[in-house]
Amino acid sequence: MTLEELQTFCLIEIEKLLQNNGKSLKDYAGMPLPNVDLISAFSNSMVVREMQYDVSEMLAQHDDYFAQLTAEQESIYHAIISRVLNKEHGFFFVYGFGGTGKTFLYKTLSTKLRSERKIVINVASSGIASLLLPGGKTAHSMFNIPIELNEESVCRIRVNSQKADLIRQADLIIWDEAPMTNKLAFEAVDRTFRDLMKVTSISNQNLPFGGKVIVLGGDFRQVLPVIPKASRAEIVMASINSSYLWKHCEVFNLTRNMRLESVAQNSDMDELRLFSEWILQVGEGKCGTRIDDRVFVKIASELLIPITDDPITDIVSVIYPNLSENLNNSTYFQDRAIFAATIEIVEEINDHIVNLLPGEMKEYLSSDCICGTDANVDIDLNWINVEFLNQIKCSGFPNHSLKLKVGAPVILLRNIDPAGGLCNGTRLIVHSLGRNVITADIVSGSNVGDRVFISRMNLIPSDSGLPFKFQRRQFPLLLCFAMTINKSQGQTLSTVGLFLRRSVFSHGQLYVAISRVKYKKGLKILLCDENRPEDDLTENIVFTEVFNKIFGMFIYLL
Ligand SMILES: Nc1ncnc2c1ncn2[C@@H]1O[C@H](COP(=O)(O)OP(=O)(O)OP(=O)(O)O)[C@@H](O)[C@H]1O
Repeated sequence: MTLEELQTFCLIEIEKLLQNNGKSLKDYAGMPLPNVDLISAFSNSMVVREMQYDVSEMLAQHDDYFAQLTAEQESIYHAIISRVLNKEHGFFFVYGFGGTGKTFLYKTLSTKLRSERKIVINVASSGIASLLLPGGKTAHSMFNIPIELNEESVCRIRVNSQKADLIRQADLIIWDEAPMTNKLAFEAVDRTFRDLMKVTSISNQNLPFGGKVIVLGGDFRQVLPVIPKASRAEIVMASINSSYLWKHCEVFNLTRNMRLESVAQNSDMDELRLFSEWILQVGEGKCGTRIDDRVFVKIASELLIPITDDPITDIVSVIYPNLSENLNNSTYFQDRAIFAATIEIVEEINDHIVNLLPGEMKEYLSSDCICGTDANVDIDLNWINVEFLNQIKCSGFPNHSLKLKVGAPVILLRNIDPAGGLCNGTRLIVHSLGRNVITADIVSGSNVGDRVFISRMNLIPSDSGLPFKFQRRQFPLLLCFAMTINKSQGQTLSTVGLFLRRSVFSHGQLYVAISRVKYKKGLKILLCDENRPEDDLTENIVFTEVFNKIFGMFIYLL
């Protein structure tokens, strides 16, 4: 910010305070007035926030990142930057498996444009992924995307609002983890942007995303949009590459595993390469044995945990060794977790482990009720009593009874304060259990080490599968010694135990579970699904048709 801009910004703030008290700067002789030419830009606090980056710091960071770009990253960088600088529209998709440097590319693009005082909006489909982006937010909160979507949905952004103005002024929009978002969300954003951008030029209403330069990124091997009870075809059809927008998209491919290259000097390069290749083959459904229309993958013996009569104890002792000695060691829980396919199994493991912890267990019971607006639904609400509501369990939603102990790891289920590192998916360690407030320490994401206070919230599940809406007042927390595979997407851990008493049931789940670790030795798998044809086989589900509309579309710039 220049000195003149800073002065105008301060004067506007003083003027607002004075006006609240029936006065104005004009009432005080000798007081300077804000520069009228800058007033419109500075009256929008959202725009001001996006322009507050330190230009010289951005430039220094950019030069450092740019010097490291690989040839493929650099060519994509130039393709995107030239659209922005030439004020042309562009709709891009950066495709690449985990570790190929997508985030690194986003950071290079963001610092370049911010160093020139241009506006970059960084969003991600999940709270966890948004923490990795500079100034990142979730796409749903940034664009006010409705929870319930259909083919005509639009975002709740008024044409003359501050947010609309910010979007109009944005030079680049980056949206990470795009494949996990339903195409209807992108289409709602597209319709909204066309509407907002036609104010600038009527022809913008005919361009995808109203003519903005928008970069989506992600990996179609990962979990696709979650739609309860949807068929394979419905899930594939809900992906962004089944949208009417996709034909306008320019698709770039990143292929070098930079995460692997950055750790390889200190490790066994060949083992890492083979492990990484196996993960990719699992992700693309290119390995395994087909038995009765199902594909089974062989798990190497060194990854397998031998089973006994008590598989939960077996996996807990491997993933959480010396549990009681490590209770006060915050790094112990920070980097390890057990994954399972369903919430029922996850709950069983969590209950088992929390009972092993010393200390007093505290139980928090929720207060549940039917949402007022649903009191007129076409069902007899008399049979839905409180006991019935208390028994409802939904994915990503706290249970009626939440049993916790000090020292237990928990996962946050709502985006409370993304800027402060409190997102849906943030992991915390319970520090104290008050009556109305739980104190906890952040152990994942951007604000590791911060102590935070969590209070009860009114929570409404968006996909309970019930014909009415209900509200639960409860702490937005779940124990997370174990978590569902879907919830693990976006996390990187050093020790992962995959507990497959029930095999995976949807696209990308096995790939997501095995790709959360950086090294092979961090992954252990326990197979005890009674339906597996052989002891070391587990089912892998890959909707290969989702790749059809991507592999043929790569633009090679080199
Ligand atoms: N050109 C590069 N030079 C040096 N290091 C790089 C480069 N590109 C990426 N990296 C490093 O490689 C690692 C992985 O990169 P990054 O996190 O950007 O990958 P990603 O594709 O976003 O992965 P994920 O999808 O798992 O989030 C990071 O540590 C990053 O700093």
